[in-house]
Amino acid sequence: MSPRIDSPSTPADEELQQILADPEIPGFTMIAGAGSGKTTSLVKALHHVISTRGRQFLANRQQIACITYTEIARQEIEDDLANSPIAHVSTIHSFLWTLVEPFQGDIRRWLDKNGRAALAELEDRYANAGARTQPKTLEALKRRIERRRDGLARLDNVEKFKFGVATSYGEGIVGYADVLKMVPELILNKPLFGKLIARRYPLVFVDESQDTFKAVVACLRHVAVTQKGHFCLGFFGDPVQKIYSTGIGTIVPEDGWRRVEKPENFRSPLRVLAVINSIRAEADGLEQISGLPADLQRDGEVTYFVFPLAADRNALLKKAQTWLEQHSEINAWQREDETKTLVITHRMAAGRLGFQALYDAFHGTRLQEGFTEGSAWPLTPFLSTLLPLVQAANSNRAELLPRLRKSSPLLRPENVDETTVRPTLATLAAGVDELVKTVADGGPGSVRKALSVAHERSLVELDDRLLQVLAEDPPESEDDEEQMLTALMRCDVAELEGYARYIGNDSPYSTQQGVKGAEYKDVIVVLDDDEGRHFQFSYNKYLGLENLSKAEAARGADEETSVDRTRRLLYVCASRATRALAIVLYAADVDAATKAMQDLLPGAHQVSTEDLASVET
Ligand SMILES: Nc1ncnc2c1ncn2[C@@H]1O[C@H](COP(=O)(O)OP(=O)(O)OP(=O)(O)O)[C@@H](O)[C@H]1O
Repeated sequence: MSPRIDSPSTPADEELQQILADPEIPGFTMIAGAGSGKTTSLVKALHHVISTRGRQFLANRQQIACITYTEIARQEIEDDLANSPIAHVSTIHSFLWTLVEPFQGDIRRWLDKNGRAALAELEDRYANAGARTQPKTLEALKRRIERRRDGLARLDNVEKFKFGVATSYGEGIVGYADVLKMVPELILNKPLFGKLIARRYPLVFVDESQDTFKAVVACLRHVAVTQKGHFCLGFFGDPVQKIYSTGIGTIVPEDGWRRVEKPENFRSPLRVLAVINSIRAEADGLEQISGLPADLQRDGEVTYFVFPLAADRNALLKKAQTWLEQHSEINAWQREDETKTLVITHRMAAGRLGFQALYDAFHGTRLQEGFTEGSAWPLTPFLSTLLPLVQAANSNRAELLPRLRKSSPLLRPENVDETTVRPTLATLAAGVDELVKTVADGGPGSVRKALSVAHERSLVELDDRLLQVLAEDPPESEDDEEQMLTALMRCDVAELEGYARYIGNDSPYSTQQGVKGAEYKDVIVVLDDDEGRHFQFSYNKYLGLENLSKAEAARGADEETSVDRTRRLLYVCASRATRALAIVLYAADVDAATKAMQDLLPGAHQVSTEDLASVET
């Protein structure tokens, strides 16, 4: 069994079992602080239903749906439940797609209507472009109009629509953004959808509910209200851990819903708990108590550093890490794989892991999201084939052949026979050696060189769009995808290695936004607005070291500001540590910042820049 399922039941778990056994209760919320065991309760409740009513679900061809925020969280819950066929665990987009996929006619009609509206808007912009509009902008607009027209014309030929990252009408791919718009609209407007959802998934649990899209929450609530007696909807979340602006935050229960409370914290050692309670005080004042029995409670360690802005940030961060390693009284900070450094932006991680130019190439383009998720198509050949080939060539040549079998067109069964296989393998081996050399040499433009070698030596089959940029530099363009491809080709291939480690979660860095739900033994949170350049968050404003902008100062008490968002971000980060927490702040006025940190972090130990003078890194 999994540690989550085995963890002791709390009164909340028992209450949840009663709720799930009562068909008259259409919904519930379990809203509680960090580390209170919400996900644990969710998994225990799923396990309970599977063990007590699993057969009935199977016989009725029903499942319990559980919606998670990330793919990692999805996988963990699946593992906890030993991949039970009764639980349908998925991320939100993929769940929405499962609901709509059987309704191919509805998908086609929705795409057609939506596509025509988008086309009309583009045509309108083109027709009304002023005399000062740059010719390049007009060109790009024209290309977009042509692509839209072409996609709409090909819509009728699509046999079956599929789900993908970005919508491509002609290829029948419905992207994330469209799924998110289409499915809630269909659920709200077509009563049959609600009925079918309740019939197929009589229980739906949503984890990290605070960051769930408002439209999704609205359509699920609609099902709960209209299908009363046949459906139960449960939200597990914490409004003070809301990170994304698209998230709903607080979920107000409908009439007849139950609120399940969880006052304990099972994750944070006592000193960390005091700090997270203090950070939370100004949000909603909720104070947690440790849920662990006295003999399992630990004090933990909280340390903070305030560094001057003008100093060498990386050098000081390194010194702080060394200081922690040398001075911990509880033997924390000794191992890289137990330490996580949380930075505010991918840009910061890119700077520290050496993929700044790659980051810049994708930043601000429509592939930015795919870049941060590791799914951007131009990088796929590197991540899935070329870098693993280089790694195999360098450390385990036995892996080369199985890899080449998957990627090289020369090794497809129809292209290989007994007489050609030897020379083909020799050609491929020489190609791999050339690729290894190109990657080892690196340098500006080596991304293009590595791709050319891979293509010419038939190590991999490349997408037409990449072949086109290899053949000729795209003309100067305002199209962000074309600009990105040009910039990408100029990058050093070494950048891709740092990037691959980062997105593979194989580096000591993560972004502060990306660690929801996770926990690590030792956590360093870096507070550095200057390097972050993130307009949504500001640690200086949060700590009172900088004034709010005029617009923010004028907001009403119930409207959120960067101070609220930053408080929540810091709360999420600080509450990830299970043993030791360190906070590193870079500030213009070190004295004022130190005072603010003292007030915010009760019982924490301050280490000054002078204390670090003797530390050698
Ligand atoms: N009933 C329990 N008894 C002992 N430990 C528990 C219990 N419930 C949860 N835990 C432990 O507490 C930690 C936090 O649990 P979990 O991740 O479920 O909390 P959460 O409320 O979902 O967290 P967060 O909102 O901060 O991401 C985990 O290490 C988990 O194993």
